[in-house]
Amino acid sequence: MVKKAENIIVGISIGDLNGIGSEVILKTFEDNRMLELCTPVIFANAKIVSFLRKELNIDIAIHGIDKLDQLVVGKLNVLNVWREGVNLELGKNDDVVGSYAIKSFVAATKALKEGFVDVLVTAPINKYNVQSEEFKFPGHTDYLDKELEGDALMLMVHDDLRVGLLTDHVPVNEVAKHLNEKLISSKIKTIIQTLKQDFEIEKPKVAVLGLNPHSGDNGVIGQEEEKIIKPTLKKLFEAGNMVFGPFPADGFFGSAQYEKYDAVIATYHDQGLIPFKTLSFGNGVNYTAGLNKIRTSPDHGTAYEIAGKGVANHESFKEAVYLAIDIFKKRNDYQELIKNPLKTKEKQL
Ligand SMILES: NC(=O)C1=CN([C@@H]2O[C@H](COP(=O)(O)OP(=O)(O)OC[C@H]3O[C@@H](n4cnc5c(N)ncnc54)[C@H](O)[C@@H]3O)[C@@H](O)[C@H]2O)C=CC1
Ligand SMILES: NCC(=O)COP(=O)(O)O
Repeated sequence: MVKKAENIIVGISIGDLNGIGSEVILKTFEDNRMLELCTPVIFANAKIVSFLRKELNIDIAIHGIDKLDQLVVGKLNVLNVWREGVNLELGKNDDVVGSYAIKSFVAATKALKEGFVDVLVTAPINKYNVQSEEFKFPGHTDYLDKELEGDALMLMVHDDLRVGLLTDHVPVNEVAKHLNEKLISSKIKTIIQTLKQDFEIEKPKVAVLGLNPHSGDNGVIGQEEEKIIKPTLKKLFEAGNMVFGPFPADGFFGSAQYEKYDAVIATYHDQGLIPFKTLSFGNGVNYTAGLNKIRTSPDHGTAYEIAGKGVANHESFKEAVYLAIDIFKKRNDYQELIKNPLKTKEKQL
């Protein structure tokens, strides 16, 4: 049964407490209508969140809880993941503060895994100061890939623009050696399934970008397209998938060809994220597709230089909450549909 909107529990990890994460979270839920849409729970500490609320002069009541069964509908719940105080200096890159971002994220992921929250929305972390013996991951995506079922795919979403990545947190000088038939096939299958079950697109059309300038120009500027990408796409196409490319990345975005496809697959992080953020910055969402649970986040980072100034734009965080809820509902509908296709067909007649 599909849950009533306000009962969808949105777990939120606080991110770097010295960054703009708390500001965009609090500004999002300052609008009371957001509390009619879902029941949010921030994984942090109620005193710290109240302190930040006052510092930032944001008008919202905080409801502190010690256990998830104390959640109250219609309130901004804050679960006490730790008790002690944390020295904050907004805008400062601090390893101790980074460790609290991870305490929050790990606790929120556990709650997601165990079904205490329905979806997870993460505020940004600083990928450097979170590193420790216990947490050696370049980002949320990589940790979730290990903790949850499925194969994670970083998918940036803004309206009908969806940009997925073949490689995400991989240094540029290692990208080419990661590209092989197995990876490309598996990522493309993940994106097709995601478009069907999470975005209700029955027969998705996917474009794949080349790695090299001009997509290699038939092997003159690099061999990856000829030797790996083209043969893999051919096999996928012949197996009935609407997969096209590889396209030269610059002209593809410059001439707005992306508008003809349900998703675009870039070969590496910046190839996809530069055009994506140029087209949508401030409203885009980072969705971790391919997993058995739903996680979204805003399209920006910790933005230390504006932390505490009250000028952070919260639209992307709000969009991340909307998208997580939307996908949660669409995925439930899809599961119902495939469970009983006959019943659904009868309903349509
Ligand atoms: N999901 C995550 O946890 C992410 C974390 N990061 C991390 O954030 C840190 C900073 O990364 P940067 O590349 O500098 O990206 P950034 O997104 O933090 O900042 C880029 C520029 O956009 C501005 N900006 C960002 N968000 C804004 C907002 N909501 N309102 C107004 N202006 C905003 C910043 O002031 C800066 O000028 C890094 O440690 C990075 O790893 C970056 C992206 C995602
Ligand atoms: N630029 C998006 C990004 O790298 C975010 O990474 P993650 O922390 O969401 O895995």
